[in-house]
Amino acid sequence: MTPVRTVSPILVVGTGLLGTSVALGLRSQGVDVLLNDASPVALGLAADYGAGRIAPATSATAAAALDDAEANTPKIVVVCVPPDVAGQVVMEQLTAWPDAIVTDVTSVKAAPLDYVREHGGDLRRYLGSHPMAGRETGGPLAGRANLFLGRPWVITSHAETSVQALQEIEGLALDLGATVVNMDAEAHDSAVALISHVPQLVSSVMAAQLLNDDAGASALAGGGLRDVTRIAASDPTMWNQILAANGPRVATILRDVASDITELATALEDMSVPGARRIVADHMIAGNQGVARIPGKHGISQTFATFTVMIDDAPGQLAKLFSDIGEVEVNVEELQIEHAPGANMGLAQISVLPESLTTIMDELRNRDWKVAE
Ligand SMILES: NC(=O)c1ccc[n+]([C@@H]2O[C@H](COP(=O)([O-])OP(=O)(O)OC[C@H]3O[C@@H](n4cnc5c(N)ncnc54)[C@H](O)[C@@H]3O)[C@@H](O)[C@H]2O)c1
Ligand SMILES: O=C(O)C(=O)C[C@]1(C(=O)O)C=C[C@@H](O)C=C1
Repeated sequence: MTPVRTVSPILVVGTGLLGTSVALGLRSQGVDVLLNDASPVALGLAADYGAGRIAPATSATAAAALDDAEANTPKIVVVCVPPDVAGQVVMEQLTAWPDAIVTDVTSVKAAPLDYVREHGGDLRRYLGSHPMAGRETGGPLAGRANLFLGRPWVITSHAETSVQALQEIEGLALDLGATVVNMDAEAHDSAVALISHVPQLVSSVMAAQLLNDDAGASALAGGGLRDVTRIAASDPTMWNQILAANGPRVATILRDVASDITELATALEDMSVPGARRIVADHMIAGNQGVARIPGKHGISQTFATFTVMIDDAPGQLAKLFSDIGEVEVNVEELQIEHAPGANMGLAQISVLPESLTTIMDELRNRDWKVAE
């Protein structure tokens, strides 16, 4: 087992989706986790589901009065509360635990940092961060120990960041299986406007169009609509707080989206107008190029070749497929499995390095697998 970097105990404040996920992930590594939440129900549920133990003390002074003071004095505090109270809760925790490193996982990073700076918090001990992983549902029951596995975890260093704070928060992110990305708070907020905040609104606006569906078209929904609208189920109150802290950046990109959509609608109104087809095609080509920028396992410089294997819906088929792939000594980079409704078979979409594509497809065909590019 890999040695654990995070030193026990740590304290999670806010035991909703993010806090419970952090706590469960660290518990699974054997870290002692203390829990705290303004809601006794969220706190009790997180503890009941194995996320840690309810903190017996909420300050170093109170912990010092306990028999086992050291076991109840956190080395790191992870603040996982809604954005509108994040700065304030970070300040409270910095004051309550004068020897602890404090981080928060809020989806925006400039606002909490500004708050702590304005209120005279100890910036050597506060270092904001943001795991780029989440779900459309909140609360402790949505928490998952493996939520952060393989996902970027942004750490927003600033001028006063101490080496110790940086190392400890990097260690925590790595213990949760995330990959660490360092950037400053402003650069982070610009990045998430593009890759998280605008996509959320575009998804919401598209899903809202379904309210005009009087003919029951929604019942026919396939993968396309589902992919575009999954995050439309997100919590409007939480998102209102996120967007409020990043409004102007989000607005700029949203206007670009609106302008592209208006151009498309104009072209589509009469496709016989010379140039109209090209406008539609150019937007789609730009989309192809944009989607190719979303990193796979090895980042944007590495693209994979993908092929599909048909597998019988029977026990052991997937194991046999992987054993055959293993014998050919080709590494599987990504895998997706789709079950074909109404048919007794599944489709395994397998990504490999482009130079291995022909070999693996030929070898699998030789072993009687039905393979398509
Ligand atoms: N949901 C996501 O996908 C996601 C992903 C990455 C980061 N984040 C960030 O993580 C944070 C938490 O989000 P979540 O989805 O876990 O929310 P959540 O609603 O599931 O949980 C928030 C918890 O904070 C508690 N809380 C509220 N005010 C508090 C206070 N003053 N003191 C102590 N506890 C308090 C609530 O009772 C609740 O249990 C947010 O800042 C969000 O921006 C969310
Ligand atoms: O629901 C998901 O899948 C998410 O990962 C949500 C998502 C994102 O946009 O990537 C949403 C907001 C958070 O700040 C981080 C993650």
